[in-house]
Amino acid sequence: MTDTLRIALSSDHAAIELRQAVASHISARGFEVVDIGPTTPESTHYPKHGEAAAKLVANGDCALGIILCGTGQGIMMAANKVKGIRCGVCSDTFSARMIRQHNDANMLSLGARVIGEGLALDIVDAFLNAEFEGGRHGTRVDMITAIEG
Ligand SMILES: O=C[C@H](O)[C@H](O)[C@H](O)COP(=O)(O)O
Repeated sequence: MTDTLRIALSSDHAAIELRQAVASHISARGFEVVDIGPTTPESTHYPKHGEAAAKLVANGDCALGIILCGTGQGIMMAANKVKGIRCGVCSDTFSARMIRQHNDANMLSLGARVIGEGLALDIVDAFLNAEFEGGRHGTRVDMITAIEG
């Protein structure tokens, strides 16, 4: 994967600091960051932020997306409701690599109340450095897409 791709970022209030750390990290790596906030710490609702980032990926504005909330779970659930999105929550680097290699995930979700910044940035790197392997995995991803109707 080249370092010129656009990456969509969003979070809820629980993950603003970690989202900003991710933004700085991937920007320093040369990715173009499309950070759609929020920027203020007031309590907010993760579904709308997950949906907004997912739509940027689904419509092709961004190649990949990284979303965050307290656990990473709720915002992942919302993103996966958008047609064409395959998003997984990762708290380890192996899973982050595998959701790209085997599942062709186009979004990564992180839990800011689950993992620390150092691990989160390693997970982001594992996700961004991996490439889809295709083959039998393509057959299975096509089966996921077919469920969408
Ligand atoms: O999956 C949901 C996320 O973890 C949210 O970040 C969490 O539910 C927010 O909780 P609270 O409103 O108590 O900060």
